[in-house]
This record gives sequence, structure tokens and C-alpha cells, in this order.
Amino acid sequence: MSIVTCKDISIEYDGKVAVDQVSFTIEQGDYLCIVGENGSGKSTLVKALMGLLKLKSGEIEINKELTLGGIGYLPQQADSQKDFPASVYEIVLSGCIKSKGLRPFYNVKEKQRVKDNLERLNIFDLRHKSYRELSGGQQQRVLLARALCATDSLLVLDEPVTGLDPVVTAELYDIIEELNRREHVTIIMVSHDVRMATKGANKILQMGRKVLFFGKTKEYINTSYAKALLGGGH
Ligand SMILES: Nc1ncnc2c1ncn2[C@@H]1O[C@H](COP(=O)(O)OP(=O)(O)OP(=O)(O)O)[C@@H](O)[C@H]1O
Repeated sequence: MSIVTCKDISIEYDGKVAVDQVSFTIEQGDYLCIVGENGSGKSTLVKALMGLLKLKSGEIEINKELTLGGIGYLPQQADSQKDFPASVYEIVLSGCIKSKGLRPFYNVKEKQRVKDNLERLNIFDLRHKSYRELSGGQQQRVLLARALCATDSLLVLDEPVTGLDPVVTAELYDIIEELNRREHVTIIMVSHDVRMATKGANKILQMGRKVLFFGKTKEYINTSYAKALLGGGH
């Protein structure tokens, strides 16, 4: 069943086209990796999926039945956010803000959800720590736990491993793959790392303002784009 459908979407900044007539469909349970050079429109596309940017033309359909409660979003982290003065628990709890709505306090169910996601990402013991004191990899786990509080069905991740060392990067990719394989969370992830992306994702979208490739990873690895990026070692 389709969870996200983009039909011919175009997005501009001050009259300059950043995303040009892009169409693709994501099915429930897919793990889509969006790849492409710097400035190819990847972040713009995911911001549009989150409803954060206005489309110039085209439409995005999100299956509301499958995304009850919303979409979990892990945006690109700016350096200033790494210093955020709040505890791990508070940050993860803020992922429940949409379900809380106008109620003044979080309820038992939401607090349980926080506990479950802290355990799921193996950071329960860090819950009282200040976010700013954590390592980059721990911070990303916290943000992933927060995103999972917003949804169990669709996670949108923008470069979740930027700045992490190779071991922590591999760990984070494994967590994301597990969420997809074992817990059937649909994943849309922007990544620079084509080798890792082609390992975990079942579908690839290569952006170059337009769609340069969209389809199964198995087919992508035989394209000239993939061969150029992966070399002979794949
Ligand atoms: N807020 C903005 N205002 C004006 N132009 C922007 C803005 N954000 C992005 N752009 C431009 O839109 C184009 C696409 O940017 P985008 O950030 O989506 O690319 P990207 O593929 O995610 O790049 P990167 O891999 O470097 O993160 C670029 O030319 C960029 O300069």
C-alpha cells in the first residue's frame, strides 16, 4: 500500500528551481535512500514531504491511515543544536508533543512510549544526562528515539550520520535497518554514503534537481551513477 506519493512536484527558492518535476511512490515497509550531489535538492525534497515548504506545482499525498499520529522527522543537525540545554528524557518526550495536543501535561501512555523508545535505542541509562554532554552518536540515538515517539510508521531522516565516526555510523545504519526489517517502519533517508545506502535500502532515489534514478537498489547498482560512486568494490 502506498504511504507517500509525490506527483510532479517542483519547488523554487526566489525563482530558482531546487526540485524539478519530481515523481515517486513509497510503499509501506520500504526503505528509500535519497542520494545525490551537494545542492541536488535532497533536503528541499524531504522538507517538502514534512509540509515545511510550499510547492510551486505538483502534489504530495501522504496516506493518513498509515501515518496516524504523524511522521517522525530527524532534520539535519546544525552545530548550535548540539548544545541544546535539556535532558535526554525531555528531548525524547518532546517527540510526543503532537499527540499531547493542547493538554497541559503528557499522559501515562506518552511517558510509556518515551520509556519504550529509550530502551529500544539502548539509551535508557542516559535519560537524566544533559543532551549537550553526549557524544555525536548518542545524540543521534536520542533524536531517533524522539522521532519514533511521533510515529511507528514513517521516519524521515536527513543525513543522520553526518560527523559521526565510521563505527558509530555503521551502528546507526544498523539500528535504522533493524527498525525497517524487524519493526516494519517505513524509512525515507537522505544520505551521502552510497555504499551504506545500497546496503540497507530497498529503493534508491538519485536526485539532480530532477529524478536521475528511482527504483530498486538491485537495479540501481548496475547504473552508471552507482558504478561511478561505488567503484569496483561493491
Ligand atoms: N533556504 C534556502 N534559500 C535559498 N536557496 C536555498 C535554500 N535552501 C536550499 N537552497 C538551494 O536549493 C538547492 C538545493 O538545496 P538542498 O539543500 O535541497 O540540496 P541537498 O541536495 O540537500 O544538498 P546537501 O547535500 O549539500 O545537503 C541548492 O542550490 C541550495 O543552494
